[in-house]
Amino acid sequence: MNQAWGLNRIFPLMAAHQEPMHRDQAAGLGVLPRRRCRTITIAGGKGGVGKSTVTVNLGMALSMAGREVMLLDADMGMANLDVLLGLTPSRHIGHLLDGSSGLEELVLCAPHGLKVIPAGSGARRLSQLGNGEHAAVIRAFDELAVPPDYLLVDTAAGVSDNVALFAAAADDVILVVCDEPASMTDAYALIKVLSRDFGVRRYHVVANMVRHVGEARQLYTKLARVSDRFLDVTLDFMGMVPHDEHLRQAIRRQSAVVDVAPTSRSAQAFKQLAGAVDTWGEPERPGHDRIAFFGGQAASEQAMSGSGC
Ligand SMILES: Nc1ncnc2c1ncn2[C@@H]1O[C@H](COP(=O)(O)OP(=O)(O)OP(=O)(O)O)[C@@H](O)[C@H]1O
Repeated sequence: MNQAWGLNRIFPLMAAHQEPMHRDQAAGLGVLPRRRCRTITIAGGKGGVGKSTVTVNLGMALSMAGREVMLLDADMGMANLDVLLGLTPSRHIGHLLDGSSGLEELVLCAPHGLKVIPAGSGARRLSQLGNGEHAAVIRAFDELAVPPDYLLVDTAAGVSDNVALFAAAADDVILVVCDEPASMTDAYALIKVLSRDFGVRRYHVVANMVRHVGEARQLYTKLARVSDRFLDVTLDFMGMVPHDEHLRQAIRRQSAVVDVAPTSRSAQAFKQLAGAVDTWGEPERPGHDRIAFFGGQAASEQAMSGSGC
């Protein structure tokens, strides 16, 4: 890992503007407790609601705040995180699955130390992966020598097993919605499938492309009301991202708006979302029968703590 990544950053999410140390360096000195990677899947049901935009900008906002962040593009065969960040992958998830590359060899470096695992685009085989192959991708993260602080997983549209497995494998699910009837119905359908068939009970709702926070809260309330009534789930209002022309311009420049227009309304909103994520409490830990990101790590931690030594 490039040591410089952690050295020249400021911590705008924290009150103190101190010069941060690289995480490993700090952990070695006993300054920082070594944190377990928090895994967050970004889903939405409907296409075009802003899942990839939220993944990229939330990831970069956390990165700019001094966190080690990795993005996984789980929209297999229709990858776009690399395009949004102007990266040119030479290898992708397909190479991991056919055994010709390890996970570390797929990592692309975006500005501010953000790392991206590309999914590959235009390969039909990748869009037709089975559950076993998705599970293999999830398990490959156990091999990372130094896990990041955050792994953000961008998912495809729809309620396929692919989306469900990646959501169930993460600590948290962020649900991106916008003010369109199809976004609300698709988000509800996704919550229903994820909760009923995959045991995902908690959702952090982000309202995207809204005019103001009142509109965002209205969307959240609508979704929460119907979910509360019919499903055994908990939704919380995580925040909003305004409709913003600066964001569209950044996308055209293949950059994150938090990087190229940091004072824009959408960039400020993404920084607030990053601040929220960074203050979340400990995640609920997976049950034994679940395929989880870094599940191997959790198992070995459990084995160590449960040994009674
Ligand atoms: N806050 C915003 N303000 C203005 N435009 C936005 C905003 N968020 C997203 N967009 C526009 O919506 C488009 C779709 O966003 P994005 O690709 O992130 O959606 P998605 O949910 O990942 O789509 P898909 O399901 O097809 O992968 C973007 O290219 C951008 O033009």
